[in-house]
Amino acid sequence: MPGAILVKRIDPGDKGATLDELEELAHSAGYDVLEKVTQYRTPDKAYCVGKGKAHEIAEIVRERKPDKVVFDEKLSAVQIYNLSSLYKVEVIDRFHLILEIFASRARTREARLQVELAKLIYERPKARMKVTLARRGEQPGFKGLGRYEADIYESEITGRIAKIEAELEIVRKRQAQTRRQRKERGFDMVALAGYTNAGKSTLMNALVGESVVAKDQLFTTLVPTTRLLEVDRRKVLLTDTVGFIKDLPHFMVEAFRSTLEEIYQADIVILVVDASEPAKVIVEKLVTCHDTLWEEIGPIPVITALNKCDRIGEEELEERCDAIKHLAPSPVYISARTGEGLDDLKSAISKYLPKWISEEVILPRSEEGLSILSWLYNVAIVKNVEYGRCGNEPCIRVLVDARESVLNQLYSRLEMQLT
Ligand SMILES: Nc1nc2c(ncn2[C@@H]2O[C@H](COP(=O)(O)OP(=O)(O)OP(=O)(O)O)[C@@H](O)[C@H]2O)c(=O)[nH]1
Ligand SMILES: [Mg+2]
Repeated sequence: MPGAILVKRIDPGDKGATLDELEELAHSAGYDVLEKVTQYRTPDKAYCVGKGKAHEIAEIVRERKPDKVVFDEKLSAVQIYNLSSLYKVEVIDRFHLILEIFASRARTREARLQVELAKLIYERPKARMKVTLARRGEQPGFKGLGRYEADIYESEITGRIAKIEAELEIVRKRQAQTRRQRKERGFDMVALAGYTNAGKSTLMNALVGESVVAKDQLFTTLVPTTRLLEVDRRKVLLTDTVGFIKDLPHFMVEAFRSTLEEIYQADIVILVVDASEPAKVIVEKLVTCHDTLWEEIGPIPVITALNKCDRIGEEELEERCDAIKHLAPSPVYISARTGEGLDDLKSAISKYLPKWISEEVILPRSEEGLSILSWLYNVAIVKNVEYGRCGNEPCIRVLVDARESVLNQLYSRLEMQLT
């Protein structure tokens, strides 16, 4: 297993800050964490941490021989150059680490394109400086760039970005069309959203009895999976999505746009929260989720599901609820692992599902009329059917609950019948 040394600069006012999340990210990326270093003092621009600290870390690097040194902060090309010159090993930042995880998990073409796009957008502002610096001497992290002209390298990146964006746009359009067709067919859409590792995929499995991959690591899910769930006789499509993480730069959110679109276009969002963590962490993560969601989802109802309740006692749960009450006033308590609270969650979903319209329609008692009726059984809730006569004609009276779009389709099918 490759080894890593982790470094975090902590604001003097933020004594409670830890390296926990960076450590979790490093483990999820497959690194053995050899040493963790923090610094509270004012940084030196050239090294991100103070110059003295940078040299102190060099000592540790010589001793522990890691494969990489990972900084929690965003590093500039110059800082990466200076630090990797000093340590003689590759130096990366938190975002690069997240990209490594994404790259190792990306299985589908869409996921690979999203990851490559995020990488290129991350790399582009550094491109010129990296080429210039690489020409001064080869070193870890800059290998091979010395042969480039800065202009050419930058424009190659820009060209590739444009190509990937065009391909992802096609994917997005196809997904939008699928969503439209699903709505027309009477499905409501519910998306599972939340911080990475909160238990979204486990909840998906518990609700639909399927097995999407769920693991104790960050970013297990990279592309959305959709499954059918019945709630109060209504067909709901439940979608599992990519997890959020603190300080995810805007470019990464953009690169994963087609994945996030499943959340932005849903009828209901279930925001899954890991309730077993300390209250302070829960609040921080919930704020991150809200920041990622709020601007985009507008009036879509959000159900906050406090998951992993099996891991904590009642008192702890109360403390957590109190801490988040300004962010999530009436959460649902669940355990995706034991199944506790899932019926409450389904009731909450049912309460927020878009209202359907009740209509009595009259169908001709013909082959086409029967075919419309069987279609209605698929896309709506048929509450009553009576076979009788309307005037002289045999007919079928149907009492049905359906979305407006389904009723519109029904009327146009009936109109076609009449003409
Ligand atoms: N004790 C307990 N563990 C749970 C529960 N729900 C999920 N877990 C565990 O939490 C870990 C993460 O679960 P996932 O379902 O993969 O989480 P996720 O939100 O889909 O994570 P990403 O796809 O990485 O964003 C796994 O080890 C699950 O077994 C729960 O209700 N109770
Ligand atoms: Mg998942």
